[in-house]
Amino acid sequence: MGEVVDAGKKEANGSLADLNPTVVFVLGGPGSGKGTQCANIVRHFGFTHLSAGDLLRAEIKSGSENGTMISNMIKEGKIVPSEVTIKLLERAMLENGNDKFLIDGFPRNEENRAAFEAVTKIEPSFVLFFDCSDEEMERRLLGRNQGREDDNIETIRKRFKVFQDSSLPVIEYYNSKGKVRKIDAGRPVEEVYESVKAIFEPKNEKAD
Ligand SMILES: Nc1ncnc2c1ncn2[C@@H]1O[C@H](COP(=O)(O)OP(=O)(O)O)[C@@H](O)[C@H]1O
Ligand SMILES: Nc1ccn([C@@H]2O[C@H](COP(=O)(O)OP(=O)(O)O)[C@@H](O)[C@H]2O)c(=O)n1
Repeated sequence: MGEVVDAGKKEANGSLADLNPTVVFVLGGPGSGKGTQCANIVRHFGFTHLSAGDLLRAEIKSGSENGTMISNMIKEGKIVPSEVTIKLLERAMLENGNDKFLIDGFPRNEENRAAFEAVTKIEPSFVLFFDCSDEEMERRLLGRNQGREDDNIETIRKRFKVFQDSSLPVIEYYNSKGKVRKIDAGRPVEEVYESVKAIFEPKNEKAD
């Protein structure tokens, strides 16, 4: 039987296990260029970009009961409890329906990582790591001009510390499993993208 579906608003049907999506985690310090490069990957390789930070900011705007808590955490550069962020990511994947996702800015700590794995049973195909100096990231964040409440020097310093203390260990974890693709993100956007593209393009294996 045919069902009338409102094409503008997709229903979150099925489960993630049914969808069994390909997931690439995109990690790197604040301002390392994750969002910028994800936009390029989406254009050329058909992934859907899900930014954990964007989903959390949208949740604040939606008037959700968690809005005030999320807003306070972001202003302090702290990491929102995993169950909140994972619910948003799950919902976004199911509503979207694509089977290839770039998950940007997640997992940001060991709790994020372990909870996502336990809840979704999804293992990332690989982890893109944008490696950039604090000086360059600070310059970029102070020039970002998106009106973000956390792009001020006091919160930026806190976010750098959280990245060092909580996020780098997650990258080390995936590195020990051979899953990290590290990119020198301190170069101009186009140069960084050349390196990114090489990772996503199918390899032209040479026969011996
Ligand atoms: N390679 C780059 N060189 C210079 N500026 C960049 C580069 N990549 C991104 N930017 C700029 O730096 C700021 C932060 O980039 P963004 O992609 O938002 O980082 P992230 O998502 O990692 O926080 C933005 O204003 C963006 O335009
Ligand atoms: N997995 C995540 C991702 C972001 N966040 C919050 O959202 C803020 C902004 O993250 P973001 O990924 O949009 O931006 P950047 O800090 O990478 O520039 C973080 O500093 C955290 O407060 C979180 O709590 N958990």
